[in-house]
Amino acid sequence: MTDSSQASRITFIGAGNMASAIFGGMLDSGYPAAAITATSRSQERLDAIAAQYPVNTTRDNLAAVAEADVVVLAVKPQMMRELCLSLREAVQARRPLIMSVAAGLEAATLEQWLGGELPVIRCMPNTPSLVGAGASGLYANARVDAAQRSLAGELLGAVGLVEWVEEEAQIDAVTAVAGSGPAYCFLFMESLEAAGIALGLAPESARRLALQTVYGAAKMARESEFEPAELRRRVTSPNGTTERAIQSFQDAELARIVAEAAEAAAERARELSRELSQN
Ligand SMILES: NC(=O)C1=CN([C@@H]2O[C@H](COP(=O)(O)OP(=O)(O)OC[C@H]3O[C@@H](n4cnc5c(N)ncnc54)[C@H](O)[C@@H]3O)[C@@H](O)[C@H]2O)C=CC1
Ligand SMILES: O=C(O)[C@@H]1CCC=N1
Repeated sequence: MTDSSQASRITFIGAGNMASAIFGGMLDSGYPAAAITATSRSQERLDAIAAQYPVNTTRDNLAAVAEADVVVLAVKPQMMRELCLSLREAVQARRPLIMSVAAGLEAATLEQWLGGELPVIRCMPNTPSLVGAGASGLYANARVDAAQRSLAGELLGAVGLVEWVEEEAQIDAVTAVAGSGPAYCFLFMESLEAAGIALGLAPESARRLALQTVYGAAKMARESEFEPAELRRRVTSPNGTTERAIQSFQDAELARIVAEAAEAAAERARELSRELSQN
């Protein structure tokens, strides 16, 4: 990718699951470890990071920001205000690109907490980033330049698919579909496994079959020239078994159930934005 003397220096504040997934993916795709720094409040967590990844680690957020071209904020949304206020002077002295992965936190709120006039990119990744199969939505405020946009795309692109959105409100939709989406898929897997057990399969066998079926269907849908609806039709033999099951889903209005669940997630994201901006 980039040689280490040329590489943008990237600091991850809050070396948790999401941060380590992203820098792990960057390392795998050849980004120089010397250009990456991860911080945490917990020395134990930093020791675990250092044992697994060759990145720089420190508990000193300010020192890590003072050196950074990009600061990725990856703490819980509720911790963000306190963190940003503590970073304000260091950020204003350096003016790095700010990237945030926090759910529901608007770019303008972050910018304000950090002292104003900063390039900010809001990201909504998801946990399959941990296995390099993430799906992230990105929104850039007007101060982000083309090089910063491209670097942010490279960062999240190292752990999966990247979709840019033009309107910040669309990040709530990305959250509802992709950010929270893995949990919906896990719920479906749990239900399919339970159904298999109820039908007489051994539990371990039901789990393996359910997981492989969801994995296989997702892989096939991604690789196929046909859209999911056509692939579904191809499984559904006239008057066969699938037809009965699909009819049962449709009688229960699966599409409406999914739409309502996604709307509930998007509404919670909007609610979080309001709660967090009032702090
Ligand atoms: N889990 C998910 O599916 C998704 C999470 N996110 C967002 O990612 C962010 C992080 O989530 P996770 O990685 O799951 O959380 P996590 O709890 O694994 O990581 C957060 C880390 O931040 C550290 N930390 C807290 N305050 C700090 C401070 N002042 N300075 C330095 N480090 C500090 C904590 O010690 C912890 O290691 C959240 O804002 C969440 O909204 C975004 C998309 C999906
Ligand atoms: O549930 C949440 O609030 C976070 C954001 C998307 C996935 N997890």
